[in-house]
Amino acid sequence: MAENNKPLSLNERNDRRLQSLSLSSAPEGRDNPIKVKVQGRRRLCKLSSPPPQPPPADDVDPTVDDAVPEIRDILNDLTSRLECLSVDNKGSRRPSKAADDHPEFESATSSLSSALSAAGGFGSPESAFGGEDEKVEAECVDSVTARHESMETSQFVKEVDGDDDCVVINERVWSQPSFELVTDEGVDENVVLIDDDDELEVSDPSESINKDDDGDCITLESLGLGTYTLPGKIARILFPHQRDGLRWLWSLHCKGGGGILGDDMGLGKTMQISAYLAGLFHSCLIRRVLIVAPKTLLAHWTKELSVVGLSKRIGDYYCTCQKMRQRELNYVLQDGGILLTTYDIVRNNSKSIRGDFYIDEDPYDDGIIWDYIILDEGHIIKNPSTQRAKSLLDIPSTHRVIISGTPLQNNLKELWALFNFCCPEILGDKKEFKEKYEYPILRGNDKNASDREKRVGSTVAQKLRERIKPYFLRRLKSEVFLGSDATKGASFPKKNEIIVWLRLTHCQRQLYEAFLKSEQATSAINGSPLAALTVLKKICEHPFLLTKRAAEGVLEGMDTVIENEDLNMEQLALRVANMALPRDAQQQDDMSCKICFLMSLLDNLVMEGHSVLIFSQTRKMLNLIQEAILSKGYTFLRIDGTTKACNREEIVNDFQNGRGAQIFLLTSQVGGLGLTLTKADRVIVVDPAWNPSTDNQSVDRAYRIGQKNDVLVYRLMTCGTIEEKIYKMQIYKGGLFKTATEQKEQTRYFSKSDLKELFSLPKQGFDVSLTQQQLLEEHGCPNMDDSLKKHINFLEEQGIGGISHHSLVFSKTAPVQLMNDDEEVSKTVNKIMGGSRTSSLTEQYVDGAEYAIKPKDFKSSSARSPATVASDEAKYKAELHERINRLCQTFADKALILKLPDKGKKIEKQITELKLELDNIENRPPNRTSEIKKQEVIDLDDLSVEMQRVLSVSK
Ligand SMILES: Nc1ncnc2c1ncn2[C@@H]1O[C@H](COP(=O)(O)OP(=O)(O)OP(=O)(O)O)[C@@H](O)[C@H]1O
Repeated sequence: MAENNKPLSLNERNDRRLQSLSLSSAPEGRDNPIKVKVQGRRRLCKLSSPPPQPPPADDVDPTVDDAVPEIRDILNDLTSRLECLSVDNKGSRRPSKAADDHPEFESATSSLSSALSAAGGFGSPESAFGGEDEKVEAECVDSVTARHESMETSQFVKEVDGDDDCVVINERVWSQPSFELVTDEGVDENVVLIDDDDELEVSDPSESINKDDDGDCITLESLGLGTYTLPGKIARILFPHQRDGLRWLWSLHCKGGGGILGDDMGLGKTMQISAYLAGLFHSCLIRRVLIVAPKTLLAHWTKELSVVGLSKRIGDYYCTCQKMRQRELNYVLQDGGILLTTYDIVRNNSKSIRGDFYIDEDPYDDGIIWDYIILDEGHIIKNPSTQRAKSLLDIPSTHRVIISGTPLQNNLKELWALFNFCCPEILGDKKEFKEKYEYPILRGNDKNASDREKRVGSTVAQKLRERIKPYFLRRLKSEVFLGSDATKGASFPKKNEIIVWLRLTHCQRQLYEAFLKSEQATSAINGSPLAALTVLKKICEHPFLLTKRAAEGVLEGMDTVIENEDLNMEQLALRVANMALPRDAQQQDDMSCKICFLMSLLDNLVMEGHSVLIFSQTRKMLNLIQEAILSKGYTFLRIDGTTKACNREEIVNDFQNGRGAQIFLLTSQVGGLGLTLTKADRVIVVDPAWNPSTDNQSVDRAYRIGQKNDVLVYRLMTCGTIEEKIYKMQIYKGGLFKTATEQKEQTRYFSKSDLKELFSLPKQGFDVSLTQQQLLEEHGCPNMDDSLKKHINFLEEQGIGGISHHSLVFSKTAPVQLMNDDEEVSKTVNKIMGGSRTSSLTEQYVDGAEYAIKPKDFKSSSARSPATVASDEAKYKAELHERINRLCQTFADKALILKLPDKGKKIEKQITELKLELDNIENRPPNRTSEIKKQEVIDLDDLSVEMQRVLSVSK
């Protein structure tokens, strides 16, 4: 399709609008304030001029092409000039309430006027939420002008810094925050502004939670540390698990340190932390907080902080204009407040943030600028040798909290890195940790470990678990919403995840086979396999993704050369793909089974009115999908690494409000992190990631608080290819994988024979997936409602290789004898290591985060009461019943059974065995019930071995 004829996507339209606005704005000179007096502060503070800092790097999708930055640089420059202009006009440190709560206001006016309107935060809350756009704009401009004038003279007049606005504690004067409650629609009229009447402080010397007459206000006490009070108006909007989280955070505060909030994705960690901070500020227990988050999440933070009344305390430290950033930092350093920034900006500005250029004259200050550092998606610093992690470690803070829904992704070293950031004293330095914990645990977990090594490993793992327990909080959605303590009367929708096994197109097969014959592939077995694996993966997605070098490799395998032609990468890839196409193939769609399937699926989903998220690892693949979507005339929204932060929020809002389009294209790296996209009830993961938590993050953009419909997830895999292996590894290793970028680590997981298998043609061909067959034999089909059954029938009619139910992958349980303490600890090792996993029928994840420690439910086996054992047995029996039913249903499907290599013999045998097992349990005398219990953990290695056995039988 010719570029000119394409309708513009919203992103493109936004970019053009911004570009034209930027061109019309003039650049502004910079000044370096030496000595300023800032509103809200009682005396002058000195500020030395920081050296010029490099411009912040965008949080860029790693897949961005090299050619793009040039254009982006120009755009950045223009935007930065616009922002400088706006800042000087803006003058306010507080973000735009009008823009936050009335996105339509922002989009209806020009970017320039919306930048001006940002100053609305400086005006009274009433003016910002009057609901009349014109009035808002006029008041914004007024306050901007006033502010601008006062800033020019660098003599800020204290406007609200009277004694009335301050509370005095220990002779320190801190400004009292004013609270305002805001919802998505603006000010919630049902919510009364928070005032002290809502609070009831109870002086219990021990830490406790106390409630006011309404049963809402939260008051926590600790001897010597003062009283933490969260006003009832905020406490009321929290879910019970979030209030528990608050208590846990306060326990960390009282210990004087930090920890990891590792709740499942979408459980409202941002709100938990925001509410907690609101209480701390409200109780005058802290002055400054640094929040570091990926760029995409800044708007979400601003929104959640505003909901708890902290909007006026936010300093935005993330724009491209250094002058504006510095001003925001100065405000927070002097006034106190929350500095909101990104990882990349911290990396390039750590000295300024650390306060190297700030001289605080407050005699009571202990020299530590920050009371709290909060890292959102904190697993980002899992590698302590990166500059990103180092710069954060360099910033002193009294408390450090990591937030991550996927805190444990790969191994124990990463666990240490995260704890080393937030509470370094508990695990010691790296060397100590290695000797004391990592080494013995790894030895004990080794398949060839001696009994003694296993015992030692188990004991050490238990010690480790006990050590980190108080500092690590993780709850799952299944526990919070589906368990007995379901909150707010909420019934949470279901999530079904299916693997759609696709068959490579003729073109893809030709290329795949040709590449396997190439020198690049054969040498990969003995050398570095990563590049070759990447080529195979690209062929599975779309032949156009091949690079020039890869295409040359493929040509070599095809025994062909293109002579005397200087083709660029895309031309070469196109040429190679065309050579592999059958003669009658006209459509570009025929090149990629993924695009082909995606288009028929979208036809169905769009027609049925579903909103759909489509995730891919690469921008290039998204471009190809975008082209196919445009050719069908569908509208779409898109976010990737090149989408500007200011546009991301608008795009997300458009999607959530149903104003944009039904289809949303996202790169996993950018769109998969932290966003709430609950408008969507269908999620398509186009290409599997090496690190399973990446895919799980994507999926949970839709499956989170706020979701009203059942969610269906499609993970697209190609039969008999590298993708099938990736999926198996996602299952077997449960998150112990390194991402494809970490080449050295990656190769550790492949034995030579594995590699040989990876680089050879699948014996069963490209039409069937052995993994699918194994999973079917193991688990059968789940109980499905009629609409899902109908939909799966539709999918099967699209010429696919088959469907697997990802949600069942880990539901297998088997009875075992009661374990002694060591064995119990051994489970812990497995959990920590990610080598095994628990079984949960409602919700299954393959990420290492699953193995995080849940302090609440950790009990040693000796502490298990007979009632618990009996309830476990009941659960186990129910599971057995369910499995038998599922297998019987599968067995009854004659058409399906005929497709199996053994014609269903194995399933029949399994049904018999399970029935026998059930009989045994039901006929067991009551006093022997304690001898059995549900096996909570299945060792993935064992599962893998078993699957290998099944594989060899079925071959
Ligand atoms: N108490 C609450 N009441 C209503 N909505 C809430 C509440 N807490 C959180 N939410 C909403 O739930 C959604 C998910 O919250 P949030 O994005 O903070 O989750 P998260 O745990 O940080 O997820 P992730 O790990 O994916 O970043 C958001 O839309 C948020 O506004």
